[in-house]
Amino acid sequence: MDRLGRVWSKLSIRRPVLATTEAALDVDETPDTKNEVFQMFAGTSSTPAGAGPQRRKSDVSHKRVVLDNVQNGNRRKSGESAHHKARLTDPDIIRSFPVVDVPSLEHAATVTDMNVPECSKESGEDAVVNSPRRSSFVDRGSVTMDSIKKINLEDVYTVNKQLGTGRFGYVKLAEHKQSMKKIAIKFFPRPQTKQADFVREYNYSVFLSPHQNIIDTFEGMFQSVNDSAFFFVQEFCPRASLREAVEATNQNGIGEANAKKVFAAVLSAMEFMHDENLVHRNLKAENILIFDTHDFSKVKVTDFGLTRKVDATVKYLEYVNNYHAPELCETVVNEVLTVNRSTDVWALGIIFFYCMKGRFPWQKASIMCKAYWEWEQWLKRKNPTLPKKFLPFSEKALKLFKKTLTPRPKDRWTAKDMRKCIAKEKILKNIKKNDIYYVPEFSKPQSERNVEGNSKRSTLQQWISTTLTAMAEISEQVVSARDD
Ligand SMILES: Nc1ncnc2c1ncn2[C@@H]1O[C@H](COP(=O)(O)OP(=O)(O)OP(=O)(O)O)[C@@H](O)[C@H]1O
Repeated sequence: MDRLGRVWSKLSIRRPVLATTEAALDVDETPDTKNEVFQMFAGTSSTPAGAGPQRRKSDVSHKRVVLDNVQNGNRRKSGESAHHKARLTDPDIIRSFPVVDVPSLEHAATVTDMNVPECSKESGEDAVVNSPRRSSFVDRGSVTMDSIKKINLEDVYTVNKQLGTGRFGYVKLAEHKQSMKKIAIKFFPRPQTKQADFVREYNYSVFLSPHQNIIDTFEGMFQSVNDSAFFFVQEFCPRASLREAVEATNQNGIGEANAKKVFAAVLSAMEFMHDENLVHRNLKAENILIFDTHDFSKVKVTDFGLTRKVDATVKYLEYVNNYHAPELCETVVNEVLTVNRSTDVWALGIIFFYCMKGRFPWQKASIMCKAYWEWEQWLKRKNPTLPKKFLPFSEKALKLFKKTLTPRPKDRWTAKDMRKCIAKEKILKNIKKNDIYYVPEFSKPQSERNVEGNSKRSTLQQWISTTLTAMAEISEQVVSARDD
């Protein structure tokens, strides 16, 4: 079994879907027989469920997505297969379809097939854009061979408030009319969004969905009837992004125990992606969704719009943000870059600092930024004084920062190294009471919020009253001395 095969066996799922993804164009991992594919999804996988740290989600919806992808691939290459028919008639599998299911969309008023371009080339951000229209289905390079369906959104969903917005689109909360389940719809406005970019993001999102710390994406690519947007459907995160969770702590950070929980989840997802030769390229607190802000027990990574294969070449189109590694900060727009896991590792280091301290270590990883320059000077031993903001961290945590926030990409740790370090080691020098029993500010009643701020205020008040008392005593003594 090859290395990737082992990863998939850890997930207790085989990886036939890879045969149709960008990530595996060079590897033919299609199961030997169609029967194997069918057995696998009927629950006869050789690896026991739950094995390994990256246990596969039990959510049956993934079976459906992956199964459909595999079978669509087979079917569309070789006509309607016996196993496709078997799937449609197998009661267990049919029962396993979630209620929020794409087939319901077939009932939409208008459903029109759209061509899907090939999205297998990785020679640049624009490489896929101008590929000619092909037949209705993609040959290779896409998880799904499905077409984009035109639907009347209002027929199927009640669209509610906006959940978030980004550079590429916006996410809205919606209710699936038939099942009354809440879901999130990610919209990509047209004509700004190229069809190839939309298809690629959808494919990566579906492909990565089986991991328990990656957002679930439901099957189906859609386009609104008025041609205003492409969209796909994801599970809804009812709480907050990590950004909101950290911002709500008034720059205190979410505490060591919670940061460890968040990181165990995020690193597991990143290890999975990196083992599949994929780089997220847009890791940031906004793209980490917290499903339970009280105990941080369910955390998922989202937004695979910039995800690319390792070693792919892409044009740099970004604006610099807090999470960018120095090599990206030095890059000029349109410069060609080679995609590397180490940029994700840098971003993970920044996110870890942000979770612990409630603020970023620097605005930009450039020596023009004093805070970064000080860190780099210390790393290079040009200045023996550790920047003050790193003082609370333990030796092991400092090692983690040295090995992730290091300017040379080759010197950076892997996600796996980070996971091991964070799982075993203590992060802060002294355990603060707040770390153990930390309750995020936004989940407390208004009256109890900002306890730390209150205690700081009361300390200040004590200091002022002591000083005033002392001054009053001194002035009394001065007056009585003068009277004498
Ligand atoms: N499934 C979801 N449930 C709830 N909120 C979500 C969900 N998906 C995304 N969001 C919110 O919407 C915001 C934007 O989503 P997303 O990052 O996918 O958009 P984007 O246009 O790709 O953004 P970016 O500029 O980071 O590339 C997220 O930061 C998050 O707060």
